[in-house]
Amino acid sequence: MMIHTNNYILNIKELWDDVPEEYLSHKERYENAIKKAFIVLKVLRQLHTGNIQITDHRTPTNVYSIQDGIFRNVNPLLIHIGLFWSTIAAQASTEQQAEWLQPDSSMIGTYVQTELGHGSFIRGIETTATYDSTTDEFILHTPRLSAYKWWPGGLGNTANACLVMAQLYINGTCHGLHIFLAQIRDFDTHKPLPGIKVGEIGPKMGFNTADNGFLGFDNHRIPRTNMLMKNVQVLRDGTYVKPKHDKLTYGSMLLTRVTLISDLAYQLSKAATIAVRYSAVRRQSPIKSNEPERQILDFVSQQHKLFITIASSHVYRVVGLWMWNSHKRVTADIHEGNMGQLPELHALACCLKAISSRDASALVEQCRLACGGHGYMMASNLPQIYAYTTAAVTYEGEYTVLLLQTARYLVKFWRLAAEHKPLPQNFAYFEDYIKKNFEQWRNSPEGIIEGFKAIVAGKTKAAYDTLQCNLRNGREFEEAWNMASVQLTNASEAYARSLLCEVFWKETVQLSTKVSKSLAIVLEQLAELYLMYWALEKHGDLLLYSTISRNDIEALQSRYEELLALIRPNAVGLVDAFDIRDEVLCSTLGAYDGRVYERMMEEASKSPLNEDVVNESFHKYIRPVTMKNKL
Ligand SMILES: CCCCCCCC/C=C\CCCCCCCCCCCCCCCC(=O)SCCNC(=O)CCNC(=O)[C@H](O)C(C)(C)COP(=O)(O)OP(=O)(O)OC[C@H]1O[C@@H](n2cnc3c(N)ncnc32)[C@H](O)[C@@H]1OP(=O)(O)O
Ligand SMILES: Cc1cc2nc3c(=O)[nH]c(=O)nc-3n(C[C@H](O)[C@H](O)[C@H](O)COP(=O)(O)OP(=O)(O)OC[C@H]3O[C@@H](n4cnc5c(N)ncnc54)[C@H](O)[C@@H]3O)c2cc1C
Repeated sequence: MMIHTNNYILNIKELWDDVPEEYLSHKERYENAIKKAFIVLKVLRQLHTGNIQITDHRTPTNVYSIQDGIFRNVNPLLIHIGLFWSTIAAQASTEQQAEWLQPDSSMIGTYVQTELGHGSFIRGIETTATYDSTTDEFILHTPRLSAYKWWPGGLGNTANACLVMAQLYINGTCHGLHIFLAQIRDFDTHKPLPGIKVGEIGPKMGFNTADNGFLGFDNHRIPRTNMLMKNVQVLRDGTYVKPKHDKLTYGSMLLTRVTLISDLAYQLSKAATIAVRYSAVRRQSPIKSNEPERQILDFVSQQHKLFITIASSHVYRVVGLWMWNSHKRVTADIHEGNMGQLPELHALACCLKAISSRDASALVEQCRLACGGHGYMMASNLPQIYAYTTAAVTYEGEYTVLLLQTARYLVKFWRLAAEHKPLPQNFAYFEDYIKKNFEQWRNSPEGIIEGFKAIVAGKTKAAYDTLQCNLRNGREFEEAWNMASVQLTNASEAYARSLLCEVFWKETVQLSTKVSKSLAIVLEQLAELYLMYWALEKHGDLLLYSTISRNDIEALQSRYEELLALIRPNAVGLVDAFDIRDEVLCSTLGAYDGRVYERMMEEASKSPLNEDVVNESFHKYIRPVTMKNKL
């Protein structure tokens, strides 16, 4: 069967709610979401087997975006699709993949790593997998309360299998963290298997349809062949065959961090679409007293809040793709046994995931505030987008923890520079900074990129010097590192910003040669706006570490304001170009037709509190008090 993805999915009636999900209970929300998830899964399976084929240009990523409209929250199968299958595909041996990656598999899985007691410091994970050579099995065990798995999406009710991260023990020796496939519920009855304690963790700020769960094992046995064995093996006699790199087990986290950058770009494009369209409809006060009230989008301060969101969505889309291609390249190298590029990829993924999630949640919140009171309504969809986006600052590697990973990488190169040892080309600017080879400031995108590199060098130097000073004062390295950690995270943040500026500008300039002249002008304006915005935000750092002057900063400010005015006529066109359907945007404020007030009234009429003209609580609670006082 040939289908048009959007029309096909949009026409499946059971996927669309009559009652807004905010009015459902926690349990009803989940049940509604799981019903939809399995309708979608069926479609995906048909796509996979070729029983149905897409006739439009949409890819699975576009199909993924439609799910935002279907669920308004999170698909309970997100981790099953996004992490469970991808981890098996990346870390299971060929034989294991042949057995487990069947399109008609009964397994609904999740990725089970975090515990009540440990999330960031995964070496501290307490779940054990002990090899029993007499039966050729691993025994999974949760030794204490803090070792209970806690958080995995879909674990609460949906999953019947999972990939568990546990400490591997063979003959009393701990070999560290490894991944094991464990069935946790009966495929037919869905009852937890003996020795499994599983449940859901309760309501959260967002992600409420994701049935995040807890899990404990009481000496639960699984076959030896259920350890993921592509990179590392345990043989029948208990021999441990080491991986080529001891962090290959962390590969799924790396991949998800890379993928997330693009997902956050998409969340930003939704928020920008809502806030810009609303700002074109909303009128509030004249600018000159004798004029009619103006669209709030004409207020320059409003443009300042919104155009950076449009630009940032483009930045993260471009950088997300750039990282995706790097990941593909490095993975191919790893297959050939070459691990050389892995540390760099990890360092980039860590700081870019951290900064993209922090930027995205701050900018979504900025869009909400830019919509005034109406942005606070759930029907604007901005609160839900915020709750979804801010979670990404924490999951898949907490913000500070990831920045500190990148700092290790920066400090290594600073040490080389300080010791006058050869540096890779992309860190040659460290040497320039040490030799005080400062370029004359240029008020141009290229000049700003150089300026940001000087900030990275200056901040890495400051952190490194503090670290050395702490060491000289007799501190042990880890303690000295902790004492310097504020400066270390600052250096990482600056590094991420310099990468974002450089990659975005270079890719935009390249793209501009391939599109029409008028489009190229707009794309370059957006890229320049992004660089100017951050140069102004960080002007204090530029004054500290680059050759910028006060006059240069004033000129930057003027150019920035000029760019706001240049982008204004194209603002609505730019968000329309994100091409997000109303059914996906789910917003009274952001719909394409601009019927904001009509839609708000229509949504309000769905409130159960409007079902009765006089709510029964009046007779029960209000009247007895108010009438008694009157008597
Ligand atoms: C209609 C519907 C249709 C649906 C259609 C679907 C189709 C889909 C198609 C497309 C989809 C596209 C969109 C996808 C969008 C995705 C959205 C995803 C939403 C996700 C939802 C939520 C998921 C959340 C999951 C989780 O949170 S899982 C748990 C994550 N946990 C963490 O991240 C823990 C963080 N901690 C750590 O990573 C580690 O503890 C640590 C901090 C790295 C430290 O580790 P450790 O203690 O072992 O390290 P050290 O001994 O200190 O050594 C450090 C050295 O190791 C190096 N290192 C560390 N990690 C790595 C690594 N990963 N790779 C390489 N090297 C690594 C490090 O560099 C150090 O090296 P050194 O040389 O400096 O020593
Ligand atoms: C919505 C959501 C979905 C999730 N889904 C999954 C899932 O599917 N599977 C799964 O396994 N997990 C999942 N998680 C768990 C998630 O990965 C962890 O919450 C995350 O890795 C952070 O760990 P933590 O909660 O232990 O925070 P902590 O590490 O306890 O962090 C608390 C604070 O301590 C600070 N801190 C911790 N260590 C250091 C350090 N070394 N140096 C400096 N500061 C430090 C942090 O910066 C932070 O400020 C999910 C979480 C959320 C919120």
